[in-house]
Amino acid sequence: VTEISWWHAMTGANNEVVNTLSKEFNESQSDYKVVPVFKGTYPETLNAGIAAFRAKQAPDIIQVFDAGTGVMMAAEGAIKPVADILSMGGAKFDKSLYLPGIVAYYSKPDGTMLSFPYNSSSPILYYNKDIFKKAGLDENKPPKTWPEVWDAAKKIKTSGAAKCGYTSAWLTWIHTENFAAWNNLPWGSNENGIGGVDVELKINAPIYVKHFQELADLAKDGTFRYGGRTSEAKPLFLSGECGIYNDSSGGLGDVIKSGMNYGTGPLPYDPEAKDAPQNTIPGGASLWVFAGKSEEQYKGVAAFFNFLSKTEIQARLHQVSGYLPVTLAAYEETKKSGFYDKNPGRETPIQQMMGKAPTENSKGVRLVNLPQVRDIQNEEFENMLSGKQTAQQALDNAVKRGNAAIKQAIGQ
Ligand SMILES: O=P(O)(O)OC[C@H](O)CO
Repeated sequence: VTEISWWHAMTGANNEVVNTLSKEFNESQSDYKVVPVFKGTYPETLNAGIAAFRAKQAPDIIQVFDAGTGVMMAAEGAIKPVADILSMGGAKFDKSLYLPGIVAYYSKPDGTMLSFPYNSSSPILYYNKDIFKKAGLDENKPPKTWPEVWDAAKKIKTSGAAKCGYTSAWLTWIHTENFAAWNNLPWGSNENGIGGVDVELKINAPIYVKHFQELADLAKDGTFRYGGRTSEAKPLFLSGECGIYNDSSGGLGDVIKSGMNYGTGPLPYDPEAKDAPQNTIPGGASLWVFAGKSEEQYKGVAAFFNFLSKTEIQARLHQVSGYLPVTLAAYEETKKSGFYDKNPGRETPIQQMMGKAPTENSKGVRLVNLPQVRDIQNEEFENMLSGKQTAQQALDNAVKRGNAAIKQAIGQ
């Protein structure tokens, strides 16, 4: 039996999905054994993968978050394109079978698909219906715009329905990158890095400053509570401490498991942005395969990716986790089965991403060092939320330091 190692960053309900899929694949044949290993948060998993590659101990498969896409693309020679691997396994790779926005995001400009889009997501709004009722809010009406979110959060706090009104995972991914795309605003020059590596950040424009100052003001009395840089805010929502929560659609598995009386809604937009809502950009992660492995290992990886692409597997992955179906067939199958009629809101993440043709502001965000640039932003946001600086200062610093880091990373 050839072992295939798979490093990943999935916790809770999504970790169970990883283990179940690996087990099912292993039981479906006797040549290969996929061995999943949890390596920490997304940034930690990426760092572990880079260190292991340098030490010539890279795993076969590594799950890399959206932000690491540019890092992996720049690491030529370190990775083997997934399109090549799939054809090595005997299956002809046909990209028209996959959701177009997602394939484009994980492909080279010439169209070669580089990584396998295992878990693609779109950010949505979650709210606790019991807390809404207690606060005198309509439990069937999730707030649609940011001012509506702030108002609902204040009502939750002042009525005593919960200790905190609002919390959010991923301030970078949701409140800058998707905020930009959804409101059709530039996040950076050069189509946010999709058009070229030389990018100047634009996230200190007045509309971002207004948004972040609102968050900073709401943080003062705890109406907004910050959880952390990735998904650390999730327990604040699951425990009932906060009534409204923004997270990836892939956060749904844990919300369902918690048994809470929850509702969901689309990602809120800014009513002052004239084209909003536009479309969201793909988040989540994809599976990359390291170079330098044996042919037998690549055949095993191909067999596993073919297994993951099966319609029934994709449809189930989408339905239990909230991540997007990667193939069009799985999307069609889910529609036909009546799943979306029975589970209102579950099609929202797909519609948000595919509903409108992307503009130059909303194809995606790509930098050769986006994890580093996100960390710079997070440091500035944290200094803002603890009262050390205003939103204007935080965003000006994030742009200045971010631009310098980008220039350095591309050797300018
Ligand atoms: O929670 P995920 O897996 O959808 O990932 C969210 C962000 O895209 C990570 O950068």
